[in-house]
Amino acid sequence: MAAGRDGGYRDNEFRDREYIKASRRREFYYSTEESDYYHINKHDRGSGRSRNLERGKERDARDRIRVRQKDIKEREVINGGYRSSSSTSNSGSTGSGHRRGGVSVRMAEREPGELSSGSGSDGAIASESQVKDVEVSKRENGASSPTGKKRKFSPIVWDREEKDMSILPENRVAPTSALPPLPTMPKSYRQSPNLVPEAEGSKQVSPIKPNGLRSMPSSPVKETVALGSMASVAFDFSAGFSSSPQEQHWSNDLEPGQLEEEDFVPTRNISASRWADEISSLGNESEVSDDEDMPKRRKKAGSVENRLNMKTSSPELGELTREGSEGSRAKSSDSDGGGQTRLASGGEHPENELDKNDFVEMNDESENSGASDHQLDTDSEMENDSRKTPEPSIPPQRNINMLHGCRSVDEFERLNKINEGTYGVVYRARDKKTGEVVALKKVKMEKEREGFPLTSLREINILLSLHHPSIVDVKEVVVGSNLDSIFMVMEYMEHDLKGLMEAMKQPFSQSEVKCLMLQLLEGVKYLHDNWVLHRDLKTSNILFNNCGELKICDFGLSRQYGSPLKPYTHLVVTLWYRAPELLLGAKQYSTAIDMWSLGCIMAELLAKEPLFNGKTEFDQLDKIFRTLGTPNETIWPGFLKLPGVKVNFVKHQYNLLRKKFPATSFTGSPILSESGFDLLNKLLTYDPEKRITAEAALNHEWFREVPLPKSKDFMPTFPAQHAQDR
Ligand SMILES: Nc1ncnc2c1ncn2[C@@H]1O[C@H](COP(=O)(O)OP(=O)(O)OP(=O)(O)O)[C@@H](O)[C@H]1O
Repeated sequence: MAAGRDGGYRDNEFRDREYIKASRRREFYYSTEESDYYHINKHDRGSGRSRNLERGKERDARDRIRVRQKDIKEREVINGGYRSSSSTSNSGSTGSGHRRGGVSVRMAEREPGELSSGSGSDGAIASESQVKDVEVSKRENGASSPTGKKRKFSPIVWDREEKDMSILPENRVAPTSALPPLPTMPKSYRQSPNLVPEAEGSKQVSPIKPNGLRSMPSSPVKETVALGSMASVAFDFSAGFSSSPQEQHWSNDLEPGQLEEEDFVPTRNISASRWADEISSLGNESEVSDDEDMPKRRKKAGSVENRLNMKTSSPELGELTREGSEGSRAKSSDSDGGGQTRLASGGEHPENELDKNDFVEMNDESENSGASDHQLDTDSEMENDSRKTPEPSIPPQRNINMLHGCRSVDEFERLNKINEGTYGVVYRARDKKTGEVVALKKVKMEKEREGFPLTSLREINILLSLHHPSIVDVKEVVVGSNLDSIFMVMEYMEHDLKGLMEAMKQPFSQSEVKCLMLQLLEGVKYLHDNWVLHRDLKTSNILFNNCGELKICDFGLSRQYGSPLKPYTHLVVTLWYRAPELLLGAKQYSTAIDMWSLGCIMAELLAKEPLFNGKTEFDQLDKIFRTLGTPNETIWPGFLKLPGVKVNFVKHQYNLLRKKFPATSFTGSPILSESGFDLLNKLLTYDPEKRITAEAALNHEWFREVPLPKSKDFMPTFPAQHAQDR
């Protein structure tokens, strides 16, 4: 992914790019010290499974879901819809949120491509800023920011003890009081039946995400049922593939009350997709096996093939079918014309995938590649233990229901290997049908004896649920020639920030960093608003394309939170970006861990080098303390109780961060204004309770002072690392 500013980029290197052909392209150049120049384009881019709950409990749960659904509807009315953050982001990209009112902008302080200068005339600047002023003041007043009405505090991930307590009947707490407000439902879930044909019509047009808008019927009863079903999909996705009883925690450990809390997943198209239906049924198959049948289930879980071959016996799906709701419709439409857009010829017949093609080679290649387990990929010891359990190998079966709904990877032409991470190999490929260039992430299956990797299931599940301009889009899931191979089809991005910075000679300018940070914060705010912790934010997981767009990827460690799940490992987040509470072994953590990572990323973008590059956890803490001062009970109440504090750290008295990021510099240190430093300090606040939230960070003064954030359209472009890419 590496690319460089120093590569002597020439305009014609990019001429053949499709987006450069866009009719409304604008270009301008500016020189760097090294006489390199950046090519800056203006692009126009449209751009139950619950464990066999007794019937009484089930009814109980549904009643609660109904109550909550009502609650959600009320909130929707108040908040005006789910997609607000996207729209905020979109507008942010063109400058919303960057108030100029009261700021006297001197031309000398502007950087090329600053949002303010994008219009090209002062008059235009003035009018643009007026619009922005209105938008910003609306946002600040909470008028136009539905998400602004959401929780103010990050709920913490509950600890083991709390979880145990929570499942005792006497400790069961009404979720509405125990938890912060839930996110609003996507509008797509609120469509009335008469909208369905339209949505299905649109499905025909778009082969991708064909079912994305067809999920929810509108009558309260159906909606409730569907919600329950949708929720179960989200759970079952993991549980259905879990390799051990312990791993099926979302299923087997759930009480109805918990179900009510956890099931609220703003799933976009999983619920309606065939893939999802079958996954859902997998979960319910597990449910049918239930506790007394653990050995059998473990055996079933022994291979992906067996898991994928389970029959549909989902109570939820059954309900959907009886009621004639979307679940059944989704299925039937897949089997008739509607599904054809997604099911390419031959793609639905796994047998056909045995044909020799590029991807056979690809599979072999990637399957031989080892994974460096630099991170714990599960959340509890239980999961780890279960992975050690030897599983009987079961011969593959070719008749796999679930995969009928997925296209074959044969329908993509392999272009080149982009990168290889811990959990997957990423390829650049072209959709033979549409010609679209995509990224294919092949799920590593080295733990296949225990079944489909949980991390990948989480990633697919979460990514399919999310939709935001700053989150990488997973278009669909396709299967390889070997039925163990599963690929995520993602939008292709030319770079990741790590590779990009390694190749750049100069760090990003302040206005470029502001542009990147705004997009990043929008994405993280969206995640947190939707109860997702990323847990592995780092520069290599932040993608960047030549349209100036930034997107967060790699959700393998991400988690939905806010409910009493099981104890979460503190061994998440790559060391350099890991929050001090995690390094010190905190058992409870929250969205603040992602915010710390963002602080490290902001500093790295400014300095073009990692802020704290520790080699071990101790070294990492030492580096943090040396720079920010050693924390104490006064600045971080509860600090002394953290397990890791038993270690004697040298007491550093002072915060030396400002020395690394001075207001003015003659030594080449990255400069940072007073307010920029304030934001950085707030992101790198020790006490997670006091650490700034994504929402507050988005409204920080730094983004409104000069130099203003550069518009995406004026962000520099970089040649891709791979020759084939050009
Ligand atoms: N959609 C995409 N477009 C282009 N490149 C991508 C895309 N997704 C991922 N990559 C590249 O592949 C690399 C690995 O991807 P990813 O982080 O998702 O895999 P992983 O196995 O989960 O990695 P990790 O070891 O960081 O956990 C990324 O750092 C990035 O360079």
